[in-house]
Amino acid sequence: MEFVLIAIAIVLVALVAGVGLLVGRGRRTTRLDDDAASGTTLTRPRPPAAPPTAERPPAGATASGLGVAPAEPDAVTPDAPPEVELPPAVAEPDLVFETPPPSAGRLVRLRSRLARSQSSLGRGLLTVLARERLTEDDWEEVEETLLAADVGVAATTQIVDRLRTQAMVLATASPADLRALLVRELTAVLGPDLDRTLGTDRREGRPGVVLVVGVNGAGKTTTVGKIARVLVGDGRSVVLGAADTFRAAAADQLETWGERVGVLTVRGREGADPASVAFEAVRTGVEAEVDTVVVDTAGRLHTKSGLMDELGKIKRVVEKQSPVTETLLVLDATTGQNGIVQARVFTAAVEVTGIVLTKLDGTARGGIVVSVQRELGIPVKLIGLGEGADDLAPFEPEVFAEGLVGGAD
Ligand SMILES: Nc1nc2c(ncn2[C@@H]2O[C@H](COP(=O)(O)OP(=O)(O)OP(=O)(O)O)[C@@H](O)[C@H]2O)c(=O)[nH]1
Repeated sequence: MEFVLIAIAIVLVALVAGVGLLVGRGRRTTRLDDDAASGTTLTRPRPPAAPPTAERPPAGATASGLGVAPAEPDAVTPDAPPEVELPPAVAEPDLVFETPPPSAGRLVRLRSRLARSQSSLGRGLLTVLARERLTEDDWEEVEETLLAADVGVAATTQIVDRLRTQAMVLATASPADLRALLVRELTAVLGPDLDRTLGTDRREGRPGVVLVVGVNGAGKTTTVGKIARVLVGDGRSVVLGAADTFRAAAADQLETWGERVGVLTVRGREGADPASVAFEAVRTGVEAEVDTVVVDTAGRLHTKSGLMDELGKIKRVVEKQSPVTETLLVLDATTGQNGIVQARVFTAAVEVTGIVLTKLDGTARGGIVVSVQRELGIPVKLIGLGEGADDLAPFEPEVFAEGLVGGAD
């Protein structure tokens, strides 16, 4: 009889412990969801990037988008009874992440997209330079062609002066030689020695943080998505931060980019403090030990001081967690000199370390790369050459010059 009573007591204790554990999980999930209603949410964690021992952000983070409950990193502790079996995870048969191609060599693949610049700049110059004897009118035409392509006055003068000293060579050059010479001169004004390395590596045991700034409409959110693909394609682990909280659609857009390659996105509610979203994104990245956190910021700001305050605050709070290793300014190449004026507002607000020029496929003014770099004194690191997911390429001066001159493909 005693044995029976002891056996019943053991079974009861085991049952209470098991039920308690399951209810605990349920409570945690409920609390997360409640908190998420007023705070920050994490969307679609990539299985390998899910934080193994992460603490939840106090704002209340949750995972959504996969239709499954979020991972509960703190549900299993070393003290938990090992014999209690939790329900098995449900497999997601349709869940297939894309594997983007590595970024190396992308510009070679995409340089034909510079066709509009090529026909007005490259072909224009080759036609004039191929003339037997170059007159003053011809040199003026060379100058006008370069200026019309937004190369800028200083670089135009440099190119024309150098070409003039090679007039004898030009007179006898074959079309192939002429082309090579022009590529060389254009490459020289594109800053071939500038350091264009993207600061995305972990530093001091923490993720690299890339802040992406720029006016709305320049292609900023799209670029953040494309950068995530570049990084994933190059074998990096990534977390995205949707700190452009002015427009809910921007966060949705970013989430979609993240979902496609299995990258986790941290977002806030519309109108939430962008700095707090950036903070949560970086904290998530630190806990998950990812390589890089990429943060999209808002560019729809009315005053320069507002912009300075906001970007300054984002940088300050982010750096409580991890150093900002790269600040990229996204500029729309089709806006020409206006883009440079806008850029100055951002460079005054935050220390920009690299430029991303988007929409170079849509302009005949590919020379804008030269003037942007010269006028801002910041290297162009990435260029956008289309709306496709992998149409963002690391900038390589010589390959770009070849694209402008044409005839290499
Ligand atoms: N042709 C072309 N279109 C691009 C390129 N980059 C971005 N776009 C397009 O530009 C448009 C604006 O891009 P977004 O990323 O929404 O711009 P944004 O700066 O984030 O603006 P908000 O979303 O309002 O913050 C989209 O239709 C993009 O597809 C590019 O390199 N080439």
